[in-house]
Amino acid sequence: MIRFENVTKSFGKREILKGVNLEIERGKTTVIFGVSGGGKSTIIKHIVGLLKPDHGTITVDGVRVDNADETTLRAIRTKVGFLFQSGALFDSMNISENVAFPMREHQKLTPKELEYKIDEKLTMVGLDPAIVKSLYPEELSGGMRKRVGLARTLALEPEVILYDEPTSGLDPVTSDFITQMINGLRNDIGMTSVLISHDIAESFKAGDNYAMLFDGVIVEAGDKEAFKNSSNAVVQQFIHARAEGPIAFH
Ligand SMILES: Nc1ncnc2c1ncn2[C@@H]1O[C@H](COP(=O)(O)OP(=O)(O)OP(=O)(O)O)[C@@H](O)[C@H]1O
Repeated sequence: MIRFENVTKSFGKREILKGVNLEIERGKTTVIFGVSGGGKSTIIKHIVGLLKPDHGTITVDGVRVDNADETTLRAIRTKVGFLFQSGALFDSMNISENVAFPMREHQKLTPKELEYKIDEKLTMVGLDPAIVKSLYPEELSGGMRKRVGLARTLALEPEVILYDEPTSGLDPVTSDFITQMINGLRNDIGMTSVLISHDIAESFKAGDNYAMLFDGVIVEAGDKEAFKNSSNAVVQQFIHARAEGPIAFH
C-alpha cells in the first residue's frame, strides 16, 4: 500500500538515500533496520510528506505523496499516523488535551464524543483515563508518555502507523507492552505498521516483513524467514551484531 521507487534524498552534499525501493504491505508490520544515522527516519518522514525526495516517487494507496498539495497531504496524514521517537507530546497541555489535539484539528466532534474517544484511546494503550487525563507530560514516566503518544496517534483511527524507535529507552516490560500493542492492532483491526528499530530482539517479535537499509539503499527485503536466512552479509552482520561485537559498517 506504500511504495518507494528510486527515492533519493540529500542533505547538503550528503546523499542519505541513494535510490530506495521499498514496498509496504497492507495489514502487515514492516520493520526497517539500519545503522544509526543511516536514513531510516528520513525514509518514514517521506511517507507523510514531512520531507520531499530529490528524485523518485512515493505513493500511499496509489496516491503520490512526493508532489502532493496541502489538501492531499492532510488526507494522507489522517490515514497515516506517526509516532515520533520522543512521543512529541505538548508539555503545556494535559494528557486529555494532548490526545484530543488531532481530533480537534481534523474532526468535528461534540464535547461528549470527544471525551468518549479520549477515554477509549487511553484505555486502548493500557492507561486509566481517570488517573492520567488531568496530568501533564512531565508528571509521567517515559513509558507512559510513549503510551499517551500512541493514544494520540490512534485518535484519528489511522490505517497505518509509523513508529520511530517505539521501544528505545523503555524498560523491558513497557517495550513488550508496545510490541504487543503493535501485534494486537494488526491482528484485531488489520493495522499496517512501519517500524524503525535498533532493538533486534523486540523487532523480531513484532514484524512480518523486514527491510535492511544500508549505504542509502534497501539491500534486502522479505518476510521474517527469508530475511533471517538472507545470504546478504550486511543483514547477517546486523542480526548477529549483538552477539558478535561491533559492526564493521562505515
Ligand atoms: N533535516 C535534516 N537536515 C540535515 N541533515 C539531516 C536532516 N535530517 C536528517 N539528517 C541527517 O541525515 C542522516 C540520516 O538521519 P536519520 O535520522 O534519517 O537516520 P536514522 O537512520 O533514522 O538514525 P537514528 O537511528 O540514529 O535515528 C543523519 O546524518 C542526519 O544527521
